[in-house]
Amino acid sequence: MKQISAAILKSVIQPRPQESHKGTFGRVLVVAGSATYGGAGIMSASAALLTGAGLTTLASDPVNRTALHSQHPEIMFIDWHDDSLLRTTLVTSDVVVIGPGLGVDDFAWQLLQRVLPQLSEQQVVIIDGSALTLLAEHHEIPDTKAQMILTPHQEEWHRLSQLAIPSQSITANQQVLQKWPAKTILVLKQHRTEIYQQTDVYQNTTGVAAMATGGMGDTLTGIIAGMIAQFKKPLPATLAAVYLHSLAGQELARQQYLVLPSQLIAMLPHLMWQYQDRSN
Ligand SMILES: NC(=O)C1=CN([C@@H]2O[C@H](COP(=O)(O)OP(=O)(O)OC[C@H]3O[C@@H](n4cnc5c(N)ncnc54)[C@H](O)[C@@H]3O)[C@@H](O)[C@H]2O)[C@@H](O)CC1
Ligand SMILES: Nc1ncnc2c1ncn2[C@@H]1O[C@H](COP(=O)(O)OP(=O)(O)O)[C@@H](O)[C@H]1O
Ligand SMILES: [Mg+2]
Repeated sequence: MKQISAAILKSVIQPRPQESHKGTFGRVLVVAGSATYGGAGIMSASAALLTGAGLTTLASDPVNRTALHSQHPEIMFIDWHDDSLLRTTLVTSDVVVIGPGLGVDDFAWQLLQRVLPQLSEQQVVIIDGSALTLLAEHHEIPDTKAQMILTPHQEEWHRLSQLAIPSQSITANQQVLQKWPAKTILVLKQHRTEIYQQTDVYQNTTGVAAMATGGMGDTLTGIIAGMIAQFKKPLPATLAAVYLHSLAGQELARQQYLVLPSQLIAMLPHLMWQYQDRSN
């Protein structure tokens, strides 16, 4: 198992080319946030925005529109009942997040089944939260051509893999992952998060208990999306996102007993500036 260090940030986070525009830095679509869990969608989309995605859209229950725009008017909003607008936005997105606060009702399951098959090989989809619980309930590996990144916490992985938490060893996790398409990345969230792709296994070295607050994983999905939208290569971008997320939590916890996801999100542009590649 390889340990992730701060070097991953320097290798992934490049200075922005001056000859550029918002399209240069990628389009992220976040499909998340039911009427009950609206904050999850807002945190995921806000994290993508502040990680630097060029264009970010949230598709969510319409009750969340005003709350989103009171915080970040930069993020576009789609009512997730609007099939035709959702389809148009899906096909033009580089990275799609689906699942944070989606809920597990029939509508959520139908939405998940509509979105995943519409994605192409060029796209990346980050599957999190309720979407993972739904896939576990229906015993399904998704029907999608997009590269998948799964971001379960240990209980969500238990549901999906049938491995109880004490049985989630490296070998057992790799065996389960073999049933998924070859390029699938597993981000198994815990105190020291593990990242799997085929025979590669990485372990995060940052992160503190002050981060154990609802919404912290929703936030990570947006950071992964923002990193991939800009820096493309999914595996290094995911490793950098996991490290950056926990580094931000750790930095804030130097002077705070607990850390809120919204505080962590606000810190991202500063840490990216500090840790970017300065060799050129
Ligand atoms: N403000 C919001 O809108 C929030 C929405 N959320 C959404 O709520 C839905 C349900 O997710 P939850 O994760 O709360 O509920 P789940 O029922 O899926 O899982 C939570 C349970 O798993 C257990 N667990 C075991 N190991 C764990 C680990 N390493 N990390 C975390 N939990 C572990 C915990 O004891 C906890 O009771 C998801 O769609 C999620 O995205 C949550 O993120 C909370 C905040
Ligand atoms: N004690 C801890 N130490 C380090 N990181 C933690 C700790 N508790 C939670 N985290 C991090 O916070 C995130 C929690 O994700 P998740 O449980 O999906 O949250 P939510 O669904 O509430 O948004 C993960 O990235 C996890 O690694
Ligand atoms: Mg979660």
